[in-house]
Amino acid sequence: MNYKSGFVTVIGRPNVGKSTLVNTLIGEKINIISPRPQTTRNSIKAIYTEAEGQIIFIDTPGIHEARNELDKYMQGEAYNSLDGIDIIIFILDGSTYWGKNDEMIYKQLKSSKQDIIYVMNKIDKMSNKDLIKRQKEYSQKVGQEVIPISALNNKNTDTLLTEIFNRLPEGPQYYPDDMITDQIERFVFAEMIREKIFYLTREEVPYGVAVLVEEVKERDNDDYYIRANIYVEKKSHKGIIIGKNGRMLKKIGSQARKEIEGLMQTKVYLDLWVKVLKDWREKDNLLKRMGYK
Ligand SMILES: Nc1nc2c(ncn2[C@@H]2O[C@H](COP(=O)(O)OP(=O)(O)OP(=O)(O)O)[C@@H](O)[C@H]2O)c(=O)[nH]1
Repeated sequence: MNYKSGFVTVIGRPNVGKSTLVNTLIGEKINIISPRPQTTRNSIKAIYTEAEGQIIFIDTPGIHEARNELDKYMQGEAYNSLDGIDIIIFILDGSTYWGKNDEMIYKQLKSSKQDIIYVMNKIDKMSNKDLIKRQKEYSQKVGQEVIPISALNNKNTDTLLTEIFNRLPEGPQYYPDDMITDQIERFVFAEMIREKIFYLTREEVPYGVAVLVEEVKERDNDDYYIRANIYVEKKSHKGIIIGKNGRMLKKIGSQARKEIEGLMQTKVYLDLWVKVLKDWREKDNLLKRMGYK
């Protein structure tokens, strides 16, 4: 069997579940998911590898009518991400109706040369009857089969994967097996923060600390906003890391920030949060996300 690979972008209006789908397929929580729309600002790569081939996902911001510059920027990001793409996955929300934003994206995409796979998400929120009805309605609208899935419950996503592999061209393995994202810098930032904690706190505290960078955002003025969680195993450790009047956390933050700024050659805003997570060392998922596995 020949190895297949290619770039797949996931498009759809805000809040339809684009990030959730990519995360479910990759099996990790890479992108920021929130119940508020427009949490995804930049296109993010996530990499799915199996024996048959490799899919590189580009997550895009939700497309809707532009109301301001940021909206326009995000739209640009979404449409730009179509260059060099093999397949477009257009996500529709089955639990609502075909809206004007769906229509707008549909019209834009119709003229694109890429293969489009239509997906109807959130079927876990629908009755069987509605599912059949809406699937038919959407299929008629787009003139081809629409795949019903629940990204949240990982339902029927294997059908989607099969469909993607059916359409992907033969190609090389672009990234190593165990790489799930190209966002290596997150790991480096986390290590820089952890190192400061290591030097500035004492006794058993540093060994029970894990740092996870949750968000990296390049802002309009070219500086970076970085949000990281510092996980500790005990409440008393949280107190030590925060320090009297927050002094210790400020010190950790300012030292780490300077180092990250040196690396990025730009101004950085570092937003640190301390959280107690008992037995984080036993939590498989967390360890994986931190690159320990
Ligand atoms: N019930 C249900 N909820 C879902 C499903 N997929 C996503 N959601 C929820 O829908 C909300 C939006 O999900 P996201 O994955 O952030 O949506 P998105 O399309 O990436 O949103 P933007 O980044 O704003 O464009 C979250 O509250 C998800 O939990 C699904 O299959 N079923």
